[in-house]
Amino acid sequence: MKQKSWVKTLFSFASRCKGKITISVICAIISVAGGIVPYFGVYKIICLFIDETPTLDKIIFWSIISIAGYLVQVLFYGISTTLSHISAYTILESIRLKIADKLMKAPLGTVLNEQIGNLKNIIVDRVEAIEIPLAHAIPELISNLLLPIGVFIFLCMIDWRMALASMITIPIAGIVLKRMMKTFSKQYDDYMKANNHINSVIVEYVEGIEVIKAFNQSTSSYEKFTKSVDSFKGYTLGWFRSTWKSLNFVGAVLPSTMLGTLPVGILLYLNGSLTPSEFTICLILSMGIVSPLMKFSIFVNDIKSMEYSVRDADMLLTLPELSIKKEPVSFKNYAIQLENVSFSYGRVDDTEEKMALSNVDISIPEGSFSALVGSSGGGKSTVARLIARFWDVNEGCIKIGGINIKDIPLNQLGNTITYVAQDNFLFNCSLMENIRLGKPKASDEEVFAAAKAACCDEFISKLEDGYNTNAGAAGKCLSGGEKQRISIARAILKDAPIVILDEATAFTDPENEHKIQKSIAALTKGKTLLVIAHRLSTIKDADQIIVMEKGNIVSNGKQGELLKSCPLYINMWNAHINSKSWTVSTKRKKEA
Ligand SMILES: Nc1ncnc2c1ncn2[C@@H]1O[C@H](COP(=O)(O)OP(=O)(O)OP(=O)(O)O)[C@@H](O)[C@H]1O
Repeated sequence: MKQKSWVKTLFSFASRCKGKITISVICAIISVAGGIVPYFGVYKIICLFIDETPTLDKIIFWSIISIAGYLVQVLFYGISTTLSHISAYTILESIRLKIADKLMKAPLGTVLNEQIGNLKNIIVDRVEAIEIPLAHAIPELISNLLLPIGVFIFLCMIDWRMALASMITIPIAGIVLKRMMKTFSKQYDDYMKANNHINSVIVEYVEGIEVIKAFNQSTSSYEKFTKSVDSFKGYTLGWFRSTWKSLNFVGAVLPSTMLGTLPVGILLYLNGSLTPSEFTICLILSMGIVSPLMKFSIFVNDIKSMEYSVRDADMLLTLPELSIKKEPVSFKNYAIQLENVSFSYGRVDDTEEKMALSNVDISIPEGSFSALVGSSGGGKSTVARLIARFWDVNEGCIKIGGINIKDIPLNQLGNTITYVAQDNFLFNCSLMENIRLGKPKASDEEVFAAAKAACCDEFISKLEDGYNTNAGAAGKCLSGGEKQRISIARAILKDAPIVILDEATAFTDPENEHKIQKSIAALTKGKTLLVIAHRLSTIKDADQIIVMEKGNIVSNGKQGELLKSCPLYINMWNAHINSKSWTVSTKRKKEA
């Protein structure tokens, strides 16, 4: 398939600043025109001294013209740069907003499967890397390209042979540059791969620092880190070594235009076809041709980096989206129905596609309490995630109140379901705002009431800044159970008719468990409740317990029925009872 042009992608974000970009280009052109005027002024002054009789009036006149040209150049360059910076930041903003929007519309699972380091790298660093070339490209590319062209035309008007002579170093440097550039794309590609690798290894190192410390792996012994830092250094130095000779050669030869203009100029002067003033100005002008061209070459790297950044951003922007309906639906009830649902997370490398769920039928009546239990990897979390539409099912359908969830607008579905996960993410804002996320328009009193119902009020009040304590700072001094109660308070405030609860396996000390159970009771009163259960004692009174194994429903019923008919549940229950008695007997032995 033909790859989409990255320039097209980039400028598709420029619709909000088309006018500014156009004015920036016009100003850059005026600035270049202004930049040529001083050359012309100096030429005229030289002519006055060599060919004519210089008068103060004429010298002042051409000096003023030169200064005016220079001022025009500076002023319009400034306007062009300002506008190009505004445009660049507008484009950056558009790209970031579009990516954020895309992450909301893409299946959550796809987003979560991306490495956080990689996402952060693209949204923050890569997109930022577009700014410098983009903001500088318009004024500087135009001036660095147009100025030499303008000077060349001016040289041609004085003497075309001198104009050609001034170009002598360009083909010589060009041949060397071309040879060097042959491998540039490949080398840049490898450089970006090495860069991405070191980025992800560093993020992994920082994220996993607790484990690394626990297993006493310092930077020197954490082999992956050391290897990737070493290989990145090796790669960049190798690339530098392979190019420095060519780069130095080009840097030395390209500006030496006098290699051409001096001998040709002397010859033309000697045979009388070039006046001394023309000779002098040609020497000056020829020097003005190459220095902008050298600056132009700096952009080659910047533009390549911009291309990579845009392609990376585009990779996120082209993630598949969930089909989204806009028309809100009206629910008759909040019963949940899974009809013949099959689902696979997809292939990992060349492995055979593994079904996480196969032909699953579940019926959860409105206002009932259902529990999913079963062996690890049985598909319990998958059922919960599919109901919340983190992914779309491969086959079958999921209905709420008889309506296929694909026909429910995503924000309406979000308002209908509260999903309380095991890991309770707190945002870097006050505890008050963290709870208020459940209902952004909630009054302070409503937040306090939810916090009380979730048994958070007591420990929050003990914090120095109470509800205004920043959750980022507080997160470090809150226990796992306290964090979970804050997210339950958030869910209580949301007051959605369906609650899906991934029961935490941790935080099982009796006091905390009692408080969490109390807060869960407040959250789930009168709701359609689905619990992914890890402790069977908490779900023994459920209206139905759904037992899952290897992506299938093994059995379904009340605890009493399952204890008579379902061997897997009986085993699980016995294991649960044994673990309880084991805990009790161990405690007793310790106390004795
Ligand atoms: N994000 C994912 N990508 C690929 N495969 C996954 C993903 N999440 C789960 N799976 C696979 O899908 C199957 C069902 O997993 P699921 O998490 O639903 O099981 P579970 O019953 O909730 O297990 P547990 O009790 O251990 O949490 C497992 O084989 C698992 O390896």
